[in-house]
Amino acid sequence: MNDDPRTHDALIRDLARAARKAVRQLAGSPLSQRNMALEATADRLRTQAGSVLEANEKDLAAGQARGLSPALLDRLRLDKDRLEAIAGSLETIVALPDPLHRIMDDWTRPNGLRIQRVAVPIGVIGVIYESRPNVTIDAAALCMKSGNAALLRGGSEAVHSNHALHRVLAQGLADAGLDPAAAQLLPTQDRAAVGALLRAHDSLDLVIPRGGKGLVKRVQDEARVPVLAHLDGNNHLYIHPSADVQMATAVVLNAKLRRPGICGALETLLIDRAWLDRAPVLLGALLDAGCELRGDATLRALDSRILEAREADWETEYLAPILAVRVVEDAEQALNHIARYGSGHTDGLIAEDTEAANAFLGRLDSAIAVHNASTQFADGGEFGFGAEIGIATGRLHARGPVGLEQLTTFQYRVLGSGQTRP
Ligand SMILES: NC(=O)C1=CN([C@@H]2O[C@H](COP(=O)(O)OP(=O)(O)OC[C@H]3O[C@@H](n4cnc5c(N)ncnc54)[C@H](OP(=O)(O)O)[C@@H]3O)[C@@H](O)[C@H]2O)C=CC1
Ligand SMILES: N[C@@H](CCC(=O)OP(=O)(O)O)C(=O)O
Repeated sequence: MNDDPRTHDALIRDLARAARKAVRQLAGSPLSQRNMALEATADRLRTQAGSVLEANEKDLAAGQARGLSPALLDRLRLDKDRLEAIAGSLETIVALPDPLHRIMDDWTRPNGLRIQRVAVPIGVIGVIYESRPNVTIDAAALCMKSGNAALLRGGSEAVHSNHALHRVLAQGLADAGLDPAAAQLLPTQDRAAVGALLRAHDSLDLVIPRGGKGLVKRVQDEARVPVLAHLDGNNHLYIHPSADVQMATAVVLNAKLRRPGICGALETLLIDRAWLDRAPVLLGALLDAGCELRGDATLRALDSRILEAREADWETEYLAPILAVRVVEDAEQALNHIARYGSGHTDGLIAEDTEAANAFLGRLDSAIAVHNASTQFADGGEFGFGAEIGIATGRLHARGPVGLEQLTTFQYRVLGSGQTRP
């Protein structure tokens, strides 16, 4: 759709140049003006719901014709309630404090120099994301309120929906007197343009890739722009010997089956051998709820419905009602398994023993570490961030849900009264 005749590198350069101008305007704009743009976008989403839903119908029809799975179609689908939820997120973001101009630290040196660390925007941010139309609005809104401009590259199956939503965004920005270049949608779905985004180190400040294995590989091979990776979630829960059986059952069922297709879904369950006598309750509940289980020989001896797990299962993010299950000898073995197969997204444990739980969390190298709670809480909205760009799975700058604060960096302000350095 709207394929552009420019080379992809030239296209990204042009979009980024316009975006850079918008960043300067946004960074100097009052909070009230940025909030006005978000409110106007929410209003227009409501009044223009018809045209957005019409565009979404086109995507859904094309997706059905292409045989997209029910989970992918559900992720793609918009309806009145979902549009209202997106407008509601915009209003929640409006109510959040200004992430810019925050004084993060402030001290005075013996020579009288005052030094402040002040929050500023990151700049021009490329966001590559799956065919989930709400991300178009959520990502643009979070970037905009935090003074950044977004270059948006959504999944191809959502192309019509994204263009319709982008029109609403551009109008919302214009209503508030802000440059619509603060939120631009790439005018081509050609994957070569993703390559151009990843190498545009001269014109982009950050790329946020949100997706699975194919995108991971591309990013690892080609990125020359700093990357805030939002990648796959091969998530684990460890059942400690002290775990309460009812809590473990409720939490694991939710973590796996609430929405099996999201990146915060549980993919592997690690059961301590000392808890095996209680395992049939949990495993039976999963099987009865329609979850396929793939386990080791010890577990298969407990329930004949459990299929055999192979090495590949420990590495797999199913995004489906399938769960790999393994018996471990102790917390150490569970941590080793997670370190080897996990993706650093969301992992944790169920345990009544708080001391053991804290020791476990302290050694877990994941962006989100959970204790006695579902991994499906890996979500900016659930963290109180209003919305999220996604879940950052790397180690630097930001980890876990990325909201307003995580989209800022800082500047040192050195405030003197004529001091010179001896
Ligand atoms: N950490 C987080 O916040 C999140 C992580 N995810 C992860 O995303 C995955 C599910 O999403 P999925 O549908 O697989 O998304 P994909 O990874 O297939 O697609 C995401 C985006 O990346 C693009 N893309 C994918 N592969 C390439 C490539 N080789 N070159 C250029 N562009 C590419 C897609 O474009 P195109 O449309 O052309 O395919 C799309 O825009 C799961 O692994 C899930 O855990 C999902 C949401 C949030
Ligand atoms: N963090 C969001 C889900 C994000 C996500 O994984 O999206 P997707 O892979 O498109 O279904 C949530 O918990 O609802």
